[in-house]
Amino acid sequence: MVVEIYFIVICLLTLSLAFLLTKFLSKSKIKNVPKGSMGYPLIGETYGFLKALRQDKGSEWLEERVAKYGPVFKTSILGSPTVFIIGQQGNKFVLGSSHDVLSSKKPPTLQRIFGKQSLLELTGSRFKLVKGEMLKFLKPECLQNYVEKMDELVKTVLLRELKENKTIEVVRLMKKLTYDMACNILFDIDEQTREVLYEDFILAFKAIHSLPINFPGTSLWKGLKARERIVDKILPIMNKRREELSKGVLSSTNDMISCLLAIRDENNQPLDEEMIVGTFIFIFVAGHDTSATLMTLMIWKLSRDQEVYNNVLEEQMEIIKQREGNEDRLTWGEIQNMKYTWRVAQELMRMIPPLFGAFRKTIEDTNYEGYDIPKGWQVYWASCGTHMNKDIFENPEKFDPSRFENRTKSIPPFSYIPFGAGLHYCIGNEFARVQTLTTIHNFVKTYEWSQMNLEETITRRPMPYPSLGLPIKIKPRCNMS
Ligand code: HEM
Repeated sequence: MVVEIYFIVICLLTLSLAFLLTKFLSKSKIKNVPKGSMGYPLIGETYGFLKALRQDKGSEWLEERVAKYGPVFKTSILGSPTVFIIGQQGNKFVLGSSHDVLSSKKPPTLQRIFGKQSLLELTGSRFKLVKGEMLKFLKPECLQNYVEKMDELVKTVLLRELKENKTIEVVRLMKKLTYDMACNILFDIDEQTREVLYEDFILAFKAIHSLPINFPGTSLWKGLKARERIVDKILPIMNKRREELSKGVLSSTNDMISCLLAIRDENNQPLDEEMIVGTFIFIFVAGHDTSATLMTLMIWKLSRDQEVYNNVLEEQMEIIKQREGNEDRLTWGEIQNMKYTWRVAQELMRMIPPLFGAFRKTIEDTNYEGYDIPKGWQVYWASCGTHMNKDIFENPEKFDPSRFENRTKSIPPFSYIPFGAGLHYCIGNEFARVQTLTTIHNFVKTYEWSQMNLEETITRRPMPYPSLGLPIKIKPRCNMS
């Protein structure tokens, strides 16, 4: 008898639950979630996606799914349901949406390394205030003043390499160069502190792309320890600059730390110390691997494409020839004249964008083109969806820098997006251009070189680098004194 009563109660409970669920779903606005496969439990399609990126076949991975499900499809990546939105209109929606619709979503390791507060965590007017002030520091009018310093730095490093080595690993060299440029030009950090912090920054960079496991000995654990040491070193520098700013000995345009320290909100309050430290580390990370990737890819391309190499060499030598007097000093005007060299960089970023794409997260249930995307889901934009689209870039597989030369048919908005677009558009794009052109100018001027492994392919982990670090043999250019 008791068993029968239990059975009836369970049946009634199950029925009422089913009734409530049906009622809830029929009321829910989530009716038309995009098609797609969620892959295996927990891991979803993460492994396949990362494997494709490693083999530099990310765009094929996407194309396969677009062909099957259309340009808006669902999957599961890094443990979260994700909608990929591909194409120009999709880019416009993802990159152009406000923080009320889509928020920035970065891997948890990134947040641990930046700290609880950074530009990454800001929204609304505060985000605009901080980003706007940092942008002032990176606008072309300001960058003009750094060309000489940057040129000196690159020259010194390249000549030292030439003195000490017959072979160099380009990836290592470019990573160190972009680090030195950030320390020297963006943050005005002295050489001694810069060298002490280098190993710690390497550990912090590594932790960002590691598994989110904080256990003694793991990459994240080492990265967090390195972060503590970076903060210990940076706090006294911040205190000194704060004092100098208040005395008027230093101005907010001296460097990015001073710029962040000088910001005042609508109540005339400065930013929290944690926010300044977090943003400082964020800028280092955002501007490090991205620029180093582009500079490496330039050398990789020049090593294996004689025609492109000859054209770049000709442009750079012409710039040197046009210089008045014996001055061996790069100028802002000369940087503006490196038009072909920059088109090569633009074309490389079209075919191999340093950032494959990025995540956002829905704040509310959202609708795009008739598809429902539930609250809390990840949304991913990918540049190859438009960069390799034949309707936007004719013959997209062909390396053709002339696409960026006086285009009669201009590139539609949200189609060429190596630096992103919209709210989170890269603030370092001009800085990256000056860095890249200064480096390539000095590289071709200083060295003759040959690639040691012609078979070396590009692998994305997650940045696209030559798989062996691009070792090259170098010797001084014949006409160097
Ligand atoms: C070739 C070099 C670079 C490439 C390809 C690149 C690419 C990008 C992309 C695609 C985004 C947008 C990410 C998103 O939408 O989620 C971005 C954002 C950003 N970049 Fe760059 N970047 C480069 C260099 C730099 C440099 C040198 C700096 C610093 C000086 C920098 C600082 C930033 C910052 C702070 C953001 C975040 C802006 C925001 O969230 O509003 N980048 N970058």
